[in-house]
Amino acid sequence: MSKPIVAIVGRPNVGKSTLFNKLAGRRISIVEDTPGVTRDRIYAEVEWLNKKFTLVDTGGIEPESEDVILSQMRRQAEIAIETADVIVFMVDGKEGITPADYEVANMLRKTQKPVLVVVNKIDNLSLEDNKYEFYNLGIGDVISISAAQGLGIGDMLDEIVSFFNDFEGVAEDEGEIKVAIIGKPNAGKSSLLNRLVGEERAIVSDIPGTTRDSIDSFVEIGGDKFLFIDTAGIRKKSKVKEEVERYSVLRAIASIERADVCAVVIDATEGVTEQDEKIAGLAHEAGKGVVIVVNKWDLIEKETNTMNEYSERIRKDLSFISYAPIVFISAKTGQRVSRMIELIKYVADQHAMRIRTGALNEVISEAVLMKQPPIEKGKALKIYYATQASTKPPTFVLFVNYTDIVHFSYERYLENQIRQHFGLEGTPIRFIYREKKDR
Ligand SMILES: Nc1nc2c(ncn2[C@@H]2O[C@H](COP(=O)(O)OP(=O)(O)OP(=O)(O)O)[C@@H](O)[C@H]2O)c(=O)[nH]1
Ligand SMILES: Nc1nc2c(ncn2[C@@H]2O[C@H](COP(=O)(O)OP(=O)(O)OP(=O)(O)O)[C@@H](O)[C@H]2O)c(=O)[nH]1
Repeated sequence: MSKPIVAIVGRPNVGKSTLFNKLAGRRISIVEDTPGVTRDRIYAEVEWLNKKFTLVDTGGIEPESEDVILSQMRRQAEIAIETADVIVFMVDGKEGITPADYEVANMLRKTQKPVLVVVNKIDNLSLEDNKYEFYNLGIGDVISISAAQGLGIGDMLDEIVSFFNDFEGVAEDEGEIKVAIIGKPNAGKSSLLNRLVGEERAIVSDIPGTTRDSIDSFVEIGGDKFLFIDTAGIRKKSKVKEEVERYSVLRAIASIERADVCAVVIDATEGVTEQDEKIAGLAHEAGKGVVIVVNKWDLIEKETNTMNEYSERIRKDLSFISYAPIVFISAKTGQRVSRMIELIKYVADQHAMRIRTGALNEVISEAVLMKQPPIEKGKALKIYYATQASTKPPTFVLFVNYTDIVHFSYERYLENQIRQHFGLEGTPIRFIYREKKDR
């Protein structure tokens, strides 16, 4: 099952950031050369009772007036309803219910999704009774916490993860390749999806997503089944640039989670922008297969070397996904769209690849022979044994003498050696180190 998404909605100042910071303490470490992604506090990976989920913060813009707050709250709630599996509605237990709270409650009441009302700033027992008035909102369970004091957080997490069981049983996997078409606004995602769905007569159905209010499209192409995860832009457009970008990132996170392969759509007329880097970085970090799709190629003036030069520039700008194939398409004319599909299929296979332990160890021993690990902290790294622990993405466990002296550049070297032998094109690969005691 894909990782559930939990969205926090709430007025400014109710304490969303405070809670976020409390929970985000144990963020999964980020590959250091992935740009952009880490610095924004838009989402965090949280684990509780062995259950992992992605927490997203739908707020974040400083509003000046009461009606701006209201319109923003509406949008936050919309986003949460569209993208989340569980919605946490945070309110201020010191201030009590406000008109904006009622407004949001009215919206959230219409969703089928579980909503948990979290009353914050209940810093001590004498304030506990403040929570009862929030039952008047008429949505879901009400639970009190103090984000600042760290009170009630465990109970809140218990409640949140208890909702996950509701959709754990949903059978999403029918052997189809799950594809997220992601990219910044206006890159041509909908056009591409329409072409894919429109051209092929073999669509099974447009079914509303089983766990989210999204529309997924099943398409059968040349005997292969694809599920294109709905990535339509947030329906109502905002004029605030930061807001547009924030929501497109949230949107991407939601679809990436469910995908095997991400088609990162770049607008050829604009080249790689910072937001493209960010979105590609999300796919990389999530361990998904990636195909870089340069769209609107019909609009580019071409000379003999245009495509190569363009590729080189992309390789520079998106160096952290150097493993991803690039394809130049036009969603408008259909040029190379079928090539793109072939690549997606190919990358999906690579992403799911299992390498035999014997072959893996041969390649690693050979790599070590050709180039010894550097001495770190006066110690020499020894790699005893390696095995593939999981697929999607391929993840290798290396048994070593000391886990704290594995140097980033040596890991890079091993990664390259493995790729040279086994391909693994289009997929990130991961290493886990285990210390072997009997040195
Ligand atoms: N007493 C008390 N104060 C809190 C608690 N949690 C947060 N605060 C305070 O409430 C204020 C707002 O907290 P933030 O976490 O910034 O609120 P926010 O909802 O993220 O606000 P925006 O970023 O504007 O959306 C800060 O002064 C916090 O110190 C709490 O549990 N108890
Ligand atoms: N010339 C040309 N125009 C394209 C192509 N693909 C999309 N467009 C145009 O680019 C604009 C944006 O396309 P959309 O498909 O709406 O882009 P999107 O990425 O879904 O945008 P959001 O919904 O905002 O995220 C539209 O005017 C399309 O007609 C293409 O391959 N060539």
